[in-house]
Amino acid sequence: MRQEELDLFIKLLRDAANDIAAVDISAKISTLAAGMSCRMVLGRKYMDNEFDEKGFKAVMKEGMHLAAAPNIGDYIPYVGALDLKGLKKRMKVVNKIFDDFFDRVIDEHMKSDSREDKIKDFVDVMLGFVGTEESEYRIDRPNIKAILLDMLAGSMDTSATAIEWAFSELMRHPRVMKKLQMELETVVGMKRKVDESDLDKLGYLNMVIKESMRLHPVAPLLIPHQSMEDCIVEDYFIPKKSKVIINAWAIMRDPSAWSDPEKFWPERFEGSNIDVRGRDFQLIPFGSGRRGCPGLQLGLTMAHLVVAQLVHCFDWKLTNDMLPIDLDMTEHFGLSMPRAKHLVCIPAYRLHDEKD
Ligand code: HEM
Repeated sequence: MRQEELDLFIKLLRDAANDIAAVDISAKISTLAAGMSCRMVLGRKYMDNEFDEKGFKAVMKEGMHLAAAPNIGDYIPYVGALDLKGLKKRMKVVNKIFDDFFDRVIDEHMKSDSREDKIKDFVDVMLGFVGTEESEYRIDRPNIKAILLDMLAGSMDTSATAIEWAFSELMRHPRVMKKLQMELETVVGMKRKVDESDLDKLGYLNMVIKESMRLHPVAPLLIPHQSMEDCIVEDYFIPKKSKVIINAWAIMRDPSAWSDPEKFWPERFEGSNIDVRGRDFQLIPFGSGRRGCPGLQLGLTMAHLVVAQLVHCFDWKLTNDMLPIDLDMTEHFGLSMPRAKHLVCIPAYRLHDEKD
């Protein structure tokens, strides 16, 4: 189903290429990631009007914004009940929209075809555990709704932001773009598109994605953690139950860990074992340890595949004859860190395949 969504996306870009039209690639990547996530998690895509009048992305954005907003009640608990900044009230509205929507999704799945040979989606699998002794934990409707929210919030924005930044860096660095196109030409050829089984052979692509995630972590401060025990880090005493915020953005640009840290230079990973999986603490775009990202493999696959297809299928130009060096790379800082301004560029199809 990921491939189906990607085929639609490439088809849309190919139409734009035929018309030599500029594409808001940030918006298109965001729609692609939302479509892939919805199909993987909920079994099908939902139209905005099936969700809420404000639309899916707007409500998700409001939820993420509220989750990241500093709340005085978190630090001075006895003023929490006063909800001085009105955050709780707004969060309740978002919560109700998601809660009603997930109820409808679950009802729809319960009513749907229950034949044994039906291909089960994620919701079907979780519903299969309700009322059984099969799983270690009891799973009920509220648990399913919480997991669905986690999966959607965790996957939609993150993958889109990672893809958007990697592609932006490639637009800004034509040398790297060309080198990646050469790798794709050598490994895949020009007669078919890249597929997931090619990804292991694309070493330079892997370096490009790592380097982009180093400079542009999707969650620059990760998600707040809590210390389980008293501990000492360097000379600082961190008491048990402290809220710990990790500045992954600063760690991944730390000059004592990286040479020329501000430079986008994928070749720094040549012959190096440093990886994004949480073992190398200087490179932690997915966090590390027990609360590290459980969707790492899926997120990496989506990012590699989409970036590979964008670069392999098309040559790209910036609009208004803008030079790559002039491309605005300002970040919008929050719980996640997308581009401040949408990336707009013009595709030209370059594969020699006959069909879409
Ligand atoms: C390129 C894509 C992705 C990036 C860069 C990313 C990054 C992260 C980061 C930095 C965290 C916080 C880790 C920490 O605080 O130590 C996190 C948590 C999480 N991610 Fe991802 N993620 C991505 C894709 C996904 C996907 C595809 C899913 C689900 C299918 C997902 C689900 C989650 C969940 C549920 C958590 C919370 C884990 C917990 O609280 O224990 N993520 N992710």
